[in-house]
Amino acid sequence: MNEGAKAAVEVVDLGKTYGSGPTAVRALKGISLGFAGGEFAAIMGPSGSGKSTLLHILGALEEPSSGRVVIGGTELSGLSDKKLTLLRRARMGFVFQAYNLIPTLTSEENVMLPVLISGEGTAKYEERLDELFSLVGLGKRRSHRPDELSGGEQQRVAIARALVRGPDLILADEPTGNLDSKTGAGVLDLLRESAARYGQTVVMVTHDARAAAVADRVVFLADGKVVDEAREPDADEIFERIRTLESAG
Ligand SMILES: Nc1ncnc2c1ncn2[C@@H]1O[C@H](COP(=O)(O)OP(=O)(O)OP(=O)(O)O)[C@@H](O)[C@H]1O
Repeated sequence: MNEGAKAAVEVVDLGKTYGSGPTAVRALKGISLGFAGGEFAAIMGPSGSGKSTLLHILGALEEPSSGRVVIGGTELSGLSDKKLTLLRRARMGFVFQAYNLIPTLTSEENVMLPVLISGEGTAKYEERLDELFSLVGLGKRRSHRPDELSGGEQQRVAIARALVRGPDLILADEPTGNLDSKTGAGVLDLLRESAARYGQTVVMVTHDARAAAVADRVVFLADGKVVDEAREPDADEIFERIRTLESAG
């Protein structure tokens, strides 16, 4: 983030404890981070370090136990469920492992779902749809339903759906996990371009050092804390840092 730039997304002293008493798990132990508009950040760390928990809290899908989350100047704590739902719909795009595509709808209808839900007219999206389907390489699959698509193709439909309305914040959980390397590279390009060209903030959890190397910045978590950060690191450097963290755990 530029010096003095206002963070598009900010978390301050974030804590999350699951359960209570002797079986309580402290998944996050005081995380403070800011992500600027147009920044593409990767979150890495050993299994159980709190990556998904952080992503879910950023997406207002889970509440923190302590600390603050501010998205585009709006503090999430205290917002009603209805307001949180509206905020998610208006400003966030999710690329998660469970694609949550509607089985009875075609690819194109699935991608347009956020537009239909928003009540915005569909007309102005015609060009955007062409562009997205061509970017995710599914130009010939627009009228296919999810059960007629491979896992990787479904993943790409979910990505197009997350991007269609140009959300301020894109949250991605292992977005290349299911994809062959060529398609995975295409998805990373798409996320990178969303940040660089459209000023969207992208936060991506990944175990893949090569995927993280496409990001502007990599944040390393271990045991619920931020333990390291790197700007534009290459894959070898990321791989080394992760190996050190994993052997320390
Ligand atoms: N709903 C839950 N109830 C209880 N404990 C949970 C819950 N969700 C996560 N945890 C625990 O919180 C800790 C952090 O989990 P989290 O899923 O955020 O880690 P992660 O870094 O995403 O792991 P992975 O790389 O394996 O997906 C783990 O110890 C996990 O077991």
